[in-house]
Amino acid sequence: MEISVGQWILIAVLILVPLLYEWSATFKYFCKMAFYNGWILLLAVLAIPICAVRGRNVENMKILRFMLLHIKYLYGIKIEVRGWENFSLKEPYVVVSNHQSELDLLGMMEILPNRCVPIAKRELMYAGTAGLACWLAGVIFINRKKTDDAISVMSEAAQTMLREDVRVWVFPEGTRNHDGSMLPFKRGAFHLAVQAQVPIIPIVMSSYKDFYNKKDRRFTTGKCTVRILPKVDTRGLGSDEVPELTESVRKMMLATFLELSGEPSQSRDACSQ
Ligand SMILES: CCCCCCCCCCCCCC(=O)SCCNC(=O)CCNC(=O)[C@H](O)C(C)(C)COP(=O)(O)OP(=O)(O)OC[C@H]1O[C@@H](n2cnc3c(N)ncnc32)[C@H](O)[C@@H]1OP(=O)(O)O
Ligand SMILES: CCCCCCCC/C=C\CCCCCCCC(=O)OC[C@@H](O)COP(=O)(O)O
Repeated sequence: MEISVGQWILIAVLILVPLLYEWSATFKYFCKMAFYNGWILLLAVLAIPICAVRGRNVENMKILRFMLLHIKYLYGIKIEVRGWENFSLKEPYVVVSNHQSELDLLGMMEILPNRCVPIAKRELMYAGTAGLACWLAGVIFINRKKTDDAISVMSEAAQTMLREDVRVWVFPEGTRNHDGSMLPFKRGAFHLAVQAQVPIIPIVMSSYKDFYNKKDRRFTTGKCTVRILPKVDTRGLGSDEVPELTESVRKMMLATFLELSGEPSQSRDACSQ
């Protein structure tokens, strides 16, 4: 039997790819990240028709959540959750959490309460099937390039929260922060909570440094602790108090982040001054 050139190439690829995967941490990193995005796009294909039955509805978030929950097992990431009791509020609230990477989706889905939707950058709406699935699940999209638009979407969200009993999840750093600390917080989430007069629930995900580093292109298995902190009341507060509220929540989250990540406090806070 003759082996054609195409078949030789296929054989070479089948041998080389696994070898490279084991030998090169960088190659492994890119494979794992590509699979992560590809797998989510594929899962979204399954989620879309199921979600479409209800139309755009926050209840669809449950479907996305259950579809994504298994990914941590594929990647050997153990997620430990502390503070579940702090989520036992009946009323709407604003969740604020730190944002290290797209892997935050795993921690988010681990604990996402019912009727809770994230605020996301508008670009995500155009991320193919994932964008459509997000839209169907009621994700709130903001245009970060147009402050006025973003603020008016958030003000509308304050009314929706109360009218439709919806919780909102915001990443107040406003962008992914890969360098193992916490950026200064933007104030949108805190204005939102004050406008709706609902509590804030801070969430802290410990540093991924032991298993994931974008700069070093390293992605192994590991453990992450997610801590749900006690609610912070905003009743009676007005927009003048938002800067102070923002700072006090950030301070509390940073202290928890350093504690969970086994870092000495203060030393990593280059951004708080
Ligand atoms: C199966 C398939 C599944 C697919 C996956 C599903 C899951 C998807 C998960 C997706 C996860 C995706 C995750 C993601 O995509 S994360 C990226 C998107 N998220 C964010 O950016 C959220 C955080 N950003 C903010 O809160 C910003 O403040 C906003 C965006 C609102 C404006 O930012 P901008 O940079 O333009 O301006 P600024 O912050 O300098 O603010 C300017 C001034 O305005 C004031 N101000 C702000 N807000 C309000 C307000 N509401 N009412 C009244 N005033 C307000 C503010 O205090 C300031 O005034 P002053 O204080 O300086 O005087
Ligand atoms: C046909 C078009 C195909 C487009 C392919 C796009 C591939 C994307 C595939 C799957 C999306 C995975 C969903 C991951 C959700 C996490 C989102 C995320 O972490 O967004 C980053 C945002 O918080 C801050 O953005 P920047 O750090 O400021 O940037």
